[in-house]
Formats: sequence, C-alpha cells, structure tokens
Amino acid sequence: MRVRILAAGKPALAYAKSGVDEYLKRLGRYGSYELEYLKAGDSATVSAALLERSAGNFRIAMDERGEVLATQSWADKFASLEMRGDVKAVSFLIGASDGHTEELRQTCDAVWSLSRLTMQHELALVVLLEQLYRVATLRRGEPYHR
Ligand SMILES: C[S@@+](CC[C@H](N)C(=O)[O-])C[C@H]1O[C@@H](n2cnc3c(N)ncnc32)[C@H](O)[C@@H]1O
Repeated sequence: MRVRILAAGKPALAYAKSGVDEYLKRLGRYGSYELEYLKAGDSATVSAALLERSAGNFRIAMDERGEVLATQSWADKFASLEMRGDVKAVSFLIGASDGHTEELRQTCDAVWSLSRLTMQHELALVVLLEQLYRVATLRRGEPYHR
C-alpha cells in the first residue's frame, strides 16, 4: 500500500526541513512513502486541491478536531487497510495556515488528530512523519517504539 502525504506549502523553517528530511530518509527502508507539496493558499483553494490530488485514495485528514488515537491504534488501522483489497493508496492531508474546509473533513474517509493542540502546519508534518516511522518500526517488531 502506498502512503502519500500531501501538504500545503514547502517547509520554510530550518528545523522542519531537517525533520522532514530525516524521517523521510528513515521511512525509505519501510515501503513506499511519498511526500508531495501543494501551493499554499486560502482554505477553500487548498482543500479543493488536496481533494483533487488524493482522488481515489483512502483519505485521512489531519485535523485538530479529529480522532485522537494511540500509536498502536494507528498500526492496527494500517494493518486493516492493508487487508482490504480495495485500498491501494492512503493519503494524509495537511492543511495550510487556515486549516481544512468542513467539506474536506466530511469528504475524507477519516479525520485524525495528532493532539488537541493547534500546531503550525510544518510542525504537524514533522510529527506526522515521526508517527508514520514509529508505526513502521512497531509493525516490524523493532525496538524504536517502547
Ligand atoms: C495551523 S493548522 C490550521 C489551524 C486552523 N485554525 C484550523 O482550524 O484547522 C494547519 C494544519 O496543520 C495540521 N494540524 C495542526 N494541528 C494539528 C493537530 N493537532 N492534529 C492534526 N493536524 C494538525 C492540520 O492539517 C491543519 O490543517
């Protein structure tokens, strides 16, 4: 199963750039993880572009209003998605400064939160990538997650 991460706007902050590079490099050992950037803009424009680019994928909106799950639950949900024959790709959608539209949240297959805190979108991207890495190591029985 391909894992796509679609984010609005390339990271501009040094810590975010190096965090993204680090976790993408690590994830390369665990499968197909693709990070794609879309042009940042207002909420309606970015949400429409995110939905268009992720058409046909199992879409997970990353949003502070979403379901807060433990890392083990992320791993369990990944395993269930892989068991389904109809999911070839999952797309995680990160919004821009104004967040997602209600329409995007309603259209997505799931809405997940990284916590109830509102994070700057570059930080949310780094946290998401670290969780994907954690889930990948957990599923292989490696000792990173403890
Ligand atoms: C600055 S936040 C947008 C805040 C905006 N006021 C809102 O209502 O969503 C930019 C993006 O970062 C991501 N993000 C920020 N905090 C998050 C959290 N706690 N959980 C999941 N994603 C988060 C979301 O994708 C969000 O669209």
